[in-house]
Amino acid sequence: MSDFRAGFAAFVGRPNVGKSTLMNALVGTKVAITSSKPQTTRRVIRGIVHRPDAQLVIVDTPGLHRPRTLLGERLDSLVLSTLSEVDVLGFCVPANEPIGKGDRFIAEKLAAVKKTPVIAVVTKCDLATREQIANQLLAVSALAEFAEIVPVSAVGDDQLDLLTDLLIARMPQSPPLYADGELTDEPEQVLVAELIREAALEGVRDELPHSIAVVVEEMSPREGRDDLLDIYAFMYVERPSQKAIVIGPAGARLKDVGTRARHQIEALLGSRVYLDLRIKVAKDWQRNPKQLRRLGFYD
Ligand SMILES: Nc1nc2c(ncn2[C@@H]2O[C@H](COP(=O)(O)OP(=O)(O)OP(=O)(O)O)[C@@H](O)[C@H]2O)c(=O)[nH]1
Repeated sequence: MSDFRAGFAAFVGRPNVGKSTLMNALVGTKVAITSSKPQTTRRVIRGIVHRPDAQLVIVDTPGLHRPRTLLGERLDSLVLSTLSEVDVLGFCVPANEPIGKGDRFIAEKLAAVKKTPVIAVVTKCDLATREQIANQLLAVSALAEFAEIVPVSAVGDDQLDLLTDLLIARMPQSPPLYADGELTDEPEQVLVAELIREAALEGVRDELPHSIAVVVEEMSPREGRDDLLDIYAFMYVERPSQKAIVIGPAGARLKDVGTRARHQIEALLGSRVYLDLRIKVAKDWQRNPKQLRRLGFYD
């Protein structure tokens, strides 16, 4: 057992570079929430890779970005404290987009976290030509000193084993940190809330993603039944006009969101689900510390 390694890794990178997708692919199940809209991951979600010789706990961080609202500032402090608590960092840059200001900003932040080794991960290689990938590897290596640089594709399952090996090589010798077979230690209610939020985000206007928060108030088995869960959830929006968008004509959109979320939740929990989903307007919740605490964003 003395050769066993266990520890924590975090992926950072600007929004939409593929961090959640990569983590899901490494862990092999859907634990973090992905969407084609940027900045959908708001919580630190861990996925766990179990191997006979090692255990890798992956902490998924929100897209690091410059603070605009109070919510943004809180996200950034969350990200920065995560960075110094893990054993290795994966800095994600997509193969198919030029390196920009955002990437440089993050590379600078990472260079400041001296005690944690950083592996640069060039993501989405299935979307780039060989030449583009080669050029991106060069450009990334010019950004900062990295412990390693690896090109991967989460979609094509390319080089993911190599990335896992490199991450595990940076873990300390330690007994396993979590029970075998455990995939995530996020409370189920948080995962359920994220699935509802993901369903609500699909197909809505671009300004809405940052204005929706979901809280699961109660989750319990229906009395006298062991095959049905009752879930009561609130979806918060910032303005009455947003409420109208989310509900849709004659409630059609909300009904659709509820159905899609319910299917996802049933797949996650392996149980039939009754979902009671209500919408509330919490005015400017992103700028209001009291509301933020209520919605689960602690200081
Ligand atoms: N073709 C391809 N698409 C990818 C790959 N990885 C991610 N994507 C897509 O890129 C988009 C963003 O991926 P996410 O995993 O949500 O990105 P993220 O960095 O976690 O984004 P935030 O949560 O906003 O920080 C999604 O539409 C993914 O399907 C990949 O390896 N190949």
